[in-house]
Amino acid sequence: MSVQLGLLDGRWVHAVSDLDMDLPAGTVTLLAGESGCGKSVLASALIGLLPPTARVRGQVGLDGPDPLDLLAADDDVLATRVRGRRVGLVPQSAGTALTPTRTVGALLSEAVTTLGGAVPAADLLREVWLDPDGVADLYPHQLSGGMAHRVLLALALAGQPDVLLCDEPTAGLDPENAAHVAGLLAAQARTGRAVLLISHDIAACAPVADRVAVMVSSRVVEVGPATDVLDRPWHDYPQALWNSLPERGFRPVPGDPPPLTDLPDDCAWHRRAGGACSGVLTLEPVAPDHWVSCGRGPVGVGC
Ligand SMILES: Nc1ncnc2c1ncn2[C@@H]1O[C@H](COP(=O)(O)OP(=O)(O)OP(=O)(O)O)[C@@H](O)[C@H]1O
Ligand code: NI
Repeated sequence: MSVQLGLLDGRWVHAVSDLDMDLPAGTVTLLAGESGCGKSVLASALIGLLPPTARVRGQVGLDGPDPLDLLAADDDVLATRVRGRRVGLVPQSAGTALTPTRTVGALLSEAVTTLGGAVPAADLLREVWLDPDGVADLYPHQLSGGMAHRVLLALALAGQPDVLLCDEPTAGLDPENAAHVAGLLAAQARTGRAVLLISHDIAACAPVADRVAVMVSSRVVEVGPATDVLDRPWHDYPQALWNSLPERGFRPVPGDPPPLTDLPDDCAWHRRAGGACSGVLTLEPVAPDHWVSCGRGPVGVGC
């Protein structure tokens, strides 16, 4: 799949380029990458919420008893059969996603009714480790950050979706609450859902990730088993990204990302950072369930 977004001046933002990966049921896939590389646009494409200015190419297959190509589905199909029902979204900001004048209980009950969900609002709250007696009557402004993120997750679960897309679900939370929310997402994967966890909060999210995908300048350059990609990445961008984390040395990622309106046809990362590039921009298998583009071998080994 490729996604380009049109700008008023006629230029195109190349937000997602030649994406080719799976989100297996029953697993948490952590998607990491620096700000602006295209992670949220990717999630919007998966839930059929791209802006009207978007130009998309390719296909996104949703498996199951009622298989569907999300990119080919029309708005009516997306609205009545996909969004919330088969693909749920935990949005980035609790502040803008929760209607301020409705209680948590009312918001959840409405979502369950609209989506024809089988699980009552109180049980959804219990599923995200909130006590319905204490929380259902609260208004969004009365929730702590951690509670608000859990309410967003409960809302995303109202239609019992097969796929759960979570955009920075631990943003603004302290480490304990962040780990708590990450644990909830892992619990959802264990019920059989495919969870895509978009996050900069590697410390909180890595422990629950089964797989890790790393994106730079609109391209996923490596995807594979979490421990391999986190500890022994083959591609030098994931290594540079991990090295930039406070807990892993705080060394800045070299160079500046090129504007997505002006990406080169060849590898934007190796142009920016230097180093040898194999020139192969598609993901190639290097080990079971481990895919790498233009990388040069397990960079972390021996370090
Ligand atoms: N509606 C839009 N029209 C034009 N460009 C857009 C639109 N939405 C996003 N973009 C651009 O697409 C690119 C990717 O944005 P995206 O939000 O996906 O990044 P991200 O990786 O999620 O960043 P962050 O980690 O900061 O959330 C950015 O250059 C952004 O400015
Ligand atoms: Ni390269």
